[in-house]
Amino acid sequence: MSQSNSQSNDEHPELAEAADQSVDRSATTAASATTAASTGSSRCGYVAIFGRPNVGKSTLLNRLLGQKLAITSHKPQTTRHTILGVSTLDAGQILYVDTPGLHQRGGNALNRYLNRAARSILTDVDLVLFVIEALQFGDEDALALAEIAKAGTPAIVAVNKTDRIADKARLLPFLQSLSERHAFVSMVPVSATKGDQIKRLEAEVLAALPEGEHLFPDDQLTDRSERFLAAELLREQLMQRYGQELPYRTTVEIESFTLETPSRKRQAEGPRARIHALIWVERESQKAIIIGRRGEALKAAASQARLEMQKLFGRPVHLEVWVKVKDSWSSDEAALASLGYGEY
Ligand SMILES: Nc1nc2c(ncn2[C@@H]2O[C@H](COP(=O)(O)OP(=O)(O)OP(=O)(O)O)[C@@H](O)[C@H]2O)c(=O)[nH]1
Repeated sequence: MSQSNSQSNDEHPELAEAADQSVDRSATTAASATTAASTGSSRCGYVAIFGRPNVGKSTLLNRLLGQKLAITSHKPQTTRHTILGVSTLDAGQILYVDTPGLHQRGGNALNRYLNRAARSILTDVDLVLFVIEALQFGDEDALALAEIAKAGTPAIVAVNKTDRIADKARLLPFLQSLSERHAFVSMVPVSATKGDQIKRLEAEVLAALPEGEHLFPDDQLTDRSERFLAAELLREQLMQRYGQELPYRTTVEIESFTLETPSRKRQAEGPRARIHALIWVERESQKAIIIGRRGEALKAAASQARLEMQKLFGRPVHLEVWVKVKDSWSSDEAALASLGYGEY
């Protein structure tokens, strides 16, 4: 899988100004990134993208990579697995780890797993990219920040969704109060959907990483297999298309993933991926909803997932999807383990 780094619309002078006025250290760190680039020394390190559910962590990761890797939806807790995104730049390599949003209510086995997964990453990385929403800092953000402080890992805060703020001057007192909560390395207001200030954030992140050689080949985008990504892209469709609760009661398993040698006529397209996927639900009634009248709902979800897979893998995909009932998988630790949610 190859990667193209393209970011757009990075010009937003008011945001840059807001960040400049509130954080002195950012100027120093950005300057040292430039120095690293000009002296030819390379930086490399792991960065955990961390925060409460739904702040835009996965959207920000995709924007930083210049390519869609992590799945997103407007529903909280879309991300269930940590995923590594490799960004190779002239001045170094940034290894982003997208984490599940830290959830306030421990709740069932899946929630407990997600919280453990998110927390355990914090001590293993060189830097935390703490994501919050502009002008909002609630109990769940405070909980996430407390975890960062406990881990003692340096943190940059990305103040996301600034496109929603008409009067950017309102960001200044917000950034001021943030700086009083924690000694962040720097604070950068961004819009992950619009791409505002992404280059600046990237420079800050790179500057905060240790010097070191690239750990991954320059054209590698992730450490996850196409098989894993296929399951995620199908799950994204479930998150985006079905009612509030249903997607949380489902999981996706890839039963088989094979590469077929193309016929002579289709040789130019390269090998085709033949994927057989199972959607696990907890009840017959949920199965009926997922499938929809005359199978139309499932057909629409599967064909969109197939298109997304073709785009990410850069090869033709044949996808077959089946829905099966498995009793209460989300509250049973053993069932979770059998579906690939490992222990943390
Ligand atoms: N307006 C606006 N919306 C955004 C921005 N970034 C993300 N969003 C939206 O916020 C919602 C959540 O985005 P995700 O990237 O899935 O959030 P997440 O933090 O990864 O969520 P979890 O998986 O719950 O941890 C989606 O509907 C995004 O389109 C932004 O910069 N501006």
